[in-house]
Amino acid sequence: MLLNFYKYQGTGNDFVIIDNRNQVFPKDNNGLVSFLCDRKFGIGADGLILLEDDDVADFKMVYYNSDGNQSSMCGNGGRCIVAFAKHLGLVVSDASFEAVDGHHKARIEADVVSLQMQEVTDINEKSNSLFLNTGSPHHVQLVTDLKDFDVRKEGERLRYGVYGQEGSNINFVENIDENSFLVRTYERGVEDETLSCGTGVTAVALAMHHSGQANSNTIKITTPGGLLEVRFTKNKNKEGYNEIWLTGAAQLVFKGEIYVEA
Ligand SMILES: N[C@H](CCC[C@H](N)C(=O)O)C(=O)O
Repeated sequence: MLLNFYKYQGTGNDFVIIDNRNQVFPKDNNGLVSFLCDRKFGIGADGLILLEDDDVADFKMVYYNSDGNQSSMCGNGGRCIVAFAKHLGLVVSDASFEAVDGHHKARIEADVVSLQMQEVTDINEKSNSLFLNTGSPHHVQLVTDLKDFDVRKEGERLRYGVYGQEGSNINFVENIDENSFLVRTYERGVEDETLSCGTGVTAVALAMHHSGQANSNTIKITTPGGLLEVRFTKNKNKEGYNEIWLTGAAQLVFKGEIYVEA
C-alpha cells in the first residue's frame, strides 16, 4: 500500500500526519506506527497523527506515541494538526476538533497556532514535585542547572519508579525570569527526552502559578525546541484553571509517500 504522509514539527516535537478521512490506515497496526516513527528504518517522529472526519467538529485527531500505541492528548500535535487542516483547506483561521480528551478550539495566524486545552481542576502537590493532567499526565519538578541535568536518566527513573507501567511524562523546570521558565521533558511513549511537550509546558505553567512561582496568567516557556506561551484563567470557586491556551509555531517540514505492507 502506498501511504501519503506529511511531516510537521511544533517547537521541535515532530509528527507524521496522515489524512485518514478515507479510513484506509490500519489503525490497529501498532507495529506499522512504530516503524513509521522509527528514525533509522522509517520516516522518524515522536508520534503519528491521523486526521479523520467528525460529525460535529471540523475534524477528529487520533494520536499515537512513537512506541506505536494510541495515547492521551498531544498539545504540540494538536497545534500541528490545525496547521495541516489549514493546508488541506478544511479551516481558515478558526478550527474545532475532537481528540481523545474531548473537544478543542484553535486559532491559526500564519504559522502560529493557539490551542485551547481542557480545564484542569486537580493539582496534586508532593514534597518536591507537582502532578496534574492537562490531557496527558505530567510530573513537574523544579531543578537547578537544568541545561546539564540528565533528563533521560532521571526521567526514566521517575516514569517507571514512581508512576509504574501506566507512567507519566516528566517535566524538569528552571526559573529564568519572572513568569518565564526553561523546561525539558521526558515523554512517556517516546521513552526519551523530546525537544518540547505541549501538554507538558501547559502543566508547568499551571503548576508554577498554583505553587506561587509565577504571578501572571501568561507564562513564557523556553524549551530546547523553541518558545511556547501558556495563557489561563484561575477557576473562581474551585481549584484549578480554565480558558487555557497553548500558543506556538507549527510548520510543515516535508511531505512524501512510503510503500508499506497492507
Ligand atoms: N507522550 C504523551 C502524549 C504526547 C504529549 C506531547 N507530545 C505533547 O505535545 O503534549 C503521553 O503519552 O502522555
